Amino acid sequence: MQKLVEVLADKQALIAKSLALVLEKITTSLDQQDYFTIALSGGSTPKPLYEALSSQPLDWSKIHVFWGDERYVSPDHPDSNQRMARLAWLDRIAIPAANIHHVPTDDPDPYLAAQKYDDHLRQWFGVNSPDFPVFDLILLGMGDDGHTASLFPHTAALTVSDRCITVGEKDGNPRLTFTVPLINRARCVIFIAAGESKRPALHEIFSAYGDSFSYPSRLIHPPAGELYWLLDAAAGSSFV
Ligand SMILES: O=C1O[C@H](COP(=O)(O)O)[C@@H](O)[C@H](O)[C@H]1O
Repeated sequence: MQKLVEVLADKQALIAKSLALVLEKITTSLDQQDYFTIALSGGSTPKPLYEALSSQPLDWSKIHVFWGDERYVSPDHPDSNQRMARLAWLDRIAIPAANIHHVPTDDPDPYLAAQKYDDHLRQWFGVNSPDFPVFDLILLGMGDDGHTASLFPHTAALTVSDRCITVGEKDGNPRLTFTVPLINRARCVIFIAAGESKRPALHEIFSAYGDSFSYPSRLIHPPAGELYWLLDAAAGSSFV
């Protein structure tokens, strides 16, 4: 694993760096293969990145978009991660509908929905269990509590090792999330985190002896892939 931590002066510089890195990964991959697979993070941090991506002159027909986690709400709910990405980016570009792989949230049973998305990933990538699909790029955020995707501290989702998708839980509400082994299979994982409120969790995540069950972002270390931590100074000035 190649791990790289970079601290940018402010949020604007963080987004500019994230955009440059995502574009580099897309263009380098598309020189060698016919399509590029990217899994998106939700929350507030990546929104300006998605807005910036919407004006890039890319061949969107070659890019397939997935989500690393989703709140268990309808696609038009203000909390929906796919809604945010759609409004900021995907609705503004000429991307074929078939290239957008929404997380299903319409089944009353989130476990059935998790199985549906799991089946979709396995079918689309042509990968059977016990192997896992390999994403070209997974974008991740990190919550103030150290969670990433919807892998929250001290939840059963952290230990799921035989599935691509499982049900996470936040304040008693279900969410669908990529599992740790699926994320760790990626060719490249980029964490993007900003703001002073992330500092205490980052301290635990970067410490040599932290507790991964309390700070789930520690579990992400793709053995054969690249791992980037892009931080703004407010979040990360003391870590490099
Ligand atoms: O709930 C979530 O939170 C994290 C972090 O979000 P942020 O608002 O602090 O940027 C995000 O990465 C995850 O995808 C999302 O569902």
